[in-house]
Amino acid sequence: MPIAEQTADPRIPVTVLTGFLGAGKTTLLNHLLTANHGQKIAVIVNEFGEIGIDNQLVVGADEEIFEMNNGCICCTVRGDLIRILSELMAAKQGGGSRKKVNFDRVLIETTGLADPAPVAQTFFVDEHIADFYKLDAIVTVVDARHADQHLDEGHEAQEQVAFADVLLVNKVDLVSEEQLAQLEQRLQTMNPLAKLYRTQQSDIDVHKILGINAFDLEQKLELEPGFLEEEHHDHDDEVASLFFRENRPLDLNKLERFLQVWLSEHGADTFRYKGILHIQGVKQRIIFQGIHMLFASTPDKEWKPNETPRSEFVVIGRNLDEAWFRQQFAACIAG
Ligand SMILES: Nc1nc2c(ncn2[C@@H]2O[C@H](COP(=O)(O)OP(=O)(O)OP(=O)(O)O)[C@@H](O)[C@H]2O)c(=O)[nH]1
Repeated sequence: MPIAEQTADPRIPVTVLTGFLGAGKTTLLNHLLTANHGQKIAVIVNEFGEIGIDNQLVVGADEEIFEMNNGCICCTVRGDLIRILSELMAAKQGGGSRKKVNFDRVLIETTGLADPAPVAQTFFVDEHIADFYKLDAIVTVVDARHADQHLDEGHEAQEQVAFADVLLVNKVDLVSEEQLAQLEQRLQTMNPLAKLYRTQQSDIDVHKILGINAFDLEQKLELEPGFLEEEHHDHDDEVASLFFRENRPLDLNKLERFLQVWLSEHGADTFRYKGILHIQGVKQRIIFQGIHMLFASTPDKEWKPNETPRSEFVVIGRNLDEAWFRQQFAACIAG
């Protein structure tokens, strides 16, 4: 079945695959490339210490594969990523000395140690890139067997969970139902925005991964049902989420001041935030989201007469000072 893009946006969608070392990213990539979706996919792979085919186009079956091997994608390589994306763009447009290459979407497989933030930010910061590509989703593969250990030990694993739009809990064959349920709860507490699926051999319907528009500002905020109602275990994870809900309208000026302080003082610790705002005097819902200091808000459709206007948003971050956030947010209520 073809992948239906959910918007009329003509830009090329990009999916970022991340996940713990050995979690099943390459298995997922192969699955996505061989699934019957009728699309041509350009692949950018970032491997540590492997001999790459730098700056050369390798024509596979239906895919174009670029390899980046001069370091970790998140530190030194953002420039490289921009370069490769620009080259792909030129190739699609038939520019430069390169032969014309056609593709419908891009998949980026990051190393197991990569922080996905700089990768995601590339699509917002670089205008040239943002005009041609749009980030579709960040997909994080989690090794069900080793997840607890990875999460206890490493910042990277926690950040990969924090940034995910989709979490694939893979290798379900290696753990019990009870272990799975516990892990899922831990993941959901860290990131209630992500859609969570269980997989074996990263086997999943491609439509749950590609063309899901998770970064679309118009997309409605979807939280896992029951997230607010459930009791969550405290794992003492540094990465956690805060959920805000308020029926009273917010004062735009106060909110802007709050955001200024938030982003300058806590931007580094807030990985993802996303939600809908009800602003005093504004008929439309305001959708907003951000990554660290990068933040965007857009007016959406008007509140319907049968809807209760309200603000609802989630902040996912490290060592969040809940009392501070709640106090600052409360001060934004109009009146
Ligand atoms: N038992 C089991 N093994 C799996 C499953 N999915 C993948 N594997 C195996 O796990 C190993 C690692 O899978 P990869 O897809 O290479 O993982 P990766 O995330 O790309 O690994 P790195 O690139 O090293 O980070 C391979 O031997 C896979 O066959 C699963 O659901 N169950």
